[in-house]
Amino acid sequence: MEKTQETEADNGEVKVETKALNDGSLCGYDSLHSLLKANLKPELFQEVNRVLLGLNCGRAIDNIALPESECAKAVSSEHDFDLKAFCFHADKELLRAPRIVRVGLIQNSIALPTTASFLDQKRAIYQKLKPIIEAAGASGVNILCLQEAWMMPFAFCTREKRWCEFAEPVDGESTQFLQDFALKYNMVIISPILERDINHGETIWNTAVIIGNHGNIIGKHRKNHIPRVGDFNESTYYIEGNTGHPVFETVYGKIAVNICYGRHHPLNWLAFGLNGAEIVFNPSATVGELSEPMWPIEARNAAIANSYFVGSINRVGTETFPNPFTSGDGKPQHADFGHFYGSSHFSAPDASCTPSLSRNRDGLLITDMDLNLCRQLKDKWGFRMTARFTAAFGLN
Ligand SMILES: NC(=O)NCCC(=O)O
Repeated sequence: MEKTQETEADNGEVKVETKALNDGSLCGYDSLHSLLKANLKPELFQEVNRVLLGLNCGRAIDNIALPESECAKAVSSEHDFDLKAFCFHADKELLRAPRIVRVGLIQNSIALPTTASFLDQKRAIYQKLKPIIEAAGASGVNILCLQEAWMMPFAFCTREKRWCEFAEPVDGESTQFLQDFALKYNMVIISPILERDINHGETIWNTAVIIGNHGNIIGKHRKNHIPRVGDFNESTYYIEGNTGHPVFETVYGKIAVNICYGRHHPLNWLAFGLNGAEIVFNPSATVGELSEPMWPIEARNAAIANSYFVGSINRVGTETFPNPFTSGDGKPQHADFGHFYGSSHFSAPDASCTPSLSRNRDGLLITDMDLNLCRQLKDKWGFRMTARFTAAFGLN
């Protein structure tokens, strides 16, 4: 990572210096959005923003001030996490009331080095997340989604089986930890974990647990597509999920979860849409070198093509493991994946999207969305109506 700085010498000559940065920032800026904002004239930034982020109901995405989250702001300063809040509107309908839900995404780095005891690592992640979840709850978030395998380091690069110890049943410790918040704040929580299915041969899965707003377990979804790319050696630990493409009916709307690498599979997104999802969450763990140019495109395309909202979440930071490993590409062994670049954001069915959370800090993104927008876009573009699924898949 590099930052260029212009300095003017005594003779008036402008010298451009390039300084290497190793903090996960983009040349010293915490996101592409802030880099552009700081470096473009306001009228240019407005045009760039219009094209990059799109327009929602004819105007730039609104920031929202959350009066109830004054305390969230204080908590975010105290615990040093990024806090951003936006709003997607829909057109006013004459026969249907708006269906506005407040949705939150949390991204975070691990709390202790991977050399700490497993128990300490787990407890420290809970301690780290507690104030962020509380801030979401206090801000009136209705549906909250955490990042992929949030309750452990993303150790699947190592291929070492000892990390399996972190796996828990769907009703295990991390679910119990979150159930209290769900109940306290009347909040649906999506909790992506490493699952151990105690009742079926103690098998391991990459699973999202859907916790209802009464603290009940609504269901689970197991990751459909398991990566075998670069250091993502996840198939050493679990295989392709067996839960299909479930859509969960919650009190706030119909939601689904497309876990990480599933975002590269358009048919995966399609199936959640065909099953009626209004918001699809994509809890992820991915690194800059591998996927950053794909990140803002795939989710946004899914939202457009399937007329639903997408919430994309990525981990933050660099996780270094005790023993080096190789990627099977002839390159030298190393002990980390590279930088998880955060950049969590929402995409809407009208092709607009929010600015991202920071590339290098923990964060909470809160966004209000009127779910009426999904049907309005179906009516406008007619993708569902004009699709020719039977012809495309050779079905009768
Ligand atoms: N966790 C995971 O599936 N990562 C794969 C890498 C990617 O899809 O960008």
